[in-house]
Amino acid sequence: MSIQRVEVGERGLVASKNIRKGEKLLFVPPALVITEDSEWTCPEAAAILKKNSVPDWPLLATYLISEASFMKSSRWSNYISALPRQPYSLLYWSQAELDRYLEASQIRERAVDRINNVIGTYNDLRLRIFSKHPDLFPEELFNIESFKWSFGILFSRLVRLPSMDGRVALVPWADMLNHSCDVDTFLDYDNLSKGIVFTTDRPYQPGEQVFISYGKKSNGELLLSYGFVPREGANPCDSVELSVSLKKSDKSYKEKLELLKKYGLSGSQCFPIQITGWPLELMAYAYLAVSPSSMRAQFEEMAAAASNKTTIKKDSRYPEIEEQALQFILDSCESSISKYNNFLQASGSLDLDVTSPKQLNRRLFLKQLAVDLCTSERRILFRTQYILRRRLRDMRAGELRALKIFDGLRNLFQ
Ligand SMILES: C[S@@+](CC[C@H](N)C(=O)[O-])C[C@H]1O[C@@H](n2cnc3c(N)ncnc32)[C@H](O)[C@@H]1O
Repeated sequence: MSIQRVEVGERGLVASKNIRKGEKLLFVPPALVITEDSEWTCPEAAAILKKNSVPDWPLLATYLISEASFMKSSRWSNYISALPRQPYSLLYWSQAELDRYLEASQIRERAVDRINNVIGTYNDLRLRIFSKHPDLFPEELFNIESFKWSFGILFSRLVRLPSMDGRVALVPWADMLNHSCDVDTFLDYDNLSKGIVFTTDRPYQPGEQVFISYGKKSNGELLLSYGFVPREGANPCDSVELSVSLKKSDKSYKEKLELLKKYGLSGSQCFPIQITGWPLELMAYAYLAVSPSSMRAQFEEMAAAASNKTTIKKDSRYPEIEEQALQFILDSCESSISKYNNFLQASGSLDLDVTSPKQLNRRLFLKQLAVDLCTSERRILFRTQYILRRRLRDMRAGELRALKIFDGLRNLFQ
């Protein structure tokens, strides 16, 4: 394989000759992999971080900045100079951009949490370590901007190696592989050849781009960490987070809320919906949300089944409130769809208020990503809405038929 400009993912690895299915490709020896045990050009900095038990992610983020500052004297200088200056992840979106473009999607909250985590991690390192050793960690180099860069690199390039006890690593050269939703193979340490490899799950012809899988991630998660959104309908693992809430006007609101809290949930909760359906946990939450106080005795089992932290049976059905529960999910789904509709309708005229071409380009790029994400998330909601409406219609038609039969029988016996 060789690194080339490619259509999907800018740079990528392209087959130079025929590659068979099941071939082991790549081979990067552990000495050429960056992990928390890699040698530092500045060993004093390493010793201080280790003494303070800094965990793997912040340690690697600091390592990248430190090695980048040594330029040619770092053994990773070629690797670091080939890294993107600005990784595309949502870490680089400002709060205003997240609010403007991702208002409809729950991924906005995940991005805000992630940005706050990175800022929190940096502040913690600065307070505890950097400020006490300014000679080793000067602020001109170790600041929030450089941390956003290094965390952006980690989010978009770090791999977890299952055969090395899940250890995280940056694997130069292998990290030029782009993601495809149609591929199942991933990078791992191979005990036989003692290197990082991946085994192809399909043949490739010379000139074809070779792909791996970054994991079973939704389009939102791919945008969050890697800064791209797959083509509409291309991702079989795609999902959208549907937000549902208990009604404050519910007479049993407090009681239900307490039970949800007991099982690690809250009065407003998100559940992942896929094109193939919704999870049992969402149905359990819906049962709890619509159940009348006369069903108090079942509240706890509903709350427990809504949580993924218990092994309680999750597929219990409560026929007397099934219709209301499905209607509850449908209402939440429709309210979410209307947010996407508002954004997608308004997106055409969103960016007419800037004059600088650079700013306009950035906005158009972010907007396109947001439009692609929102279109794919709304598509899943449309499908869910269709299934729910059909089920409710069938249920109501069944009830009507039963009622007619009942009336018929009554007339007969009168
Ligand atoms: C591990 S790197 C792969 C190498 C990268 N293309 C480069 O030029 O450095 C991950 C980044 O590649 C890009 N990428 C990977 N798969 C992609 C895809 N299917 N579509 C668009 N961009 C992709 C994204 O920018 C992502 O953050």
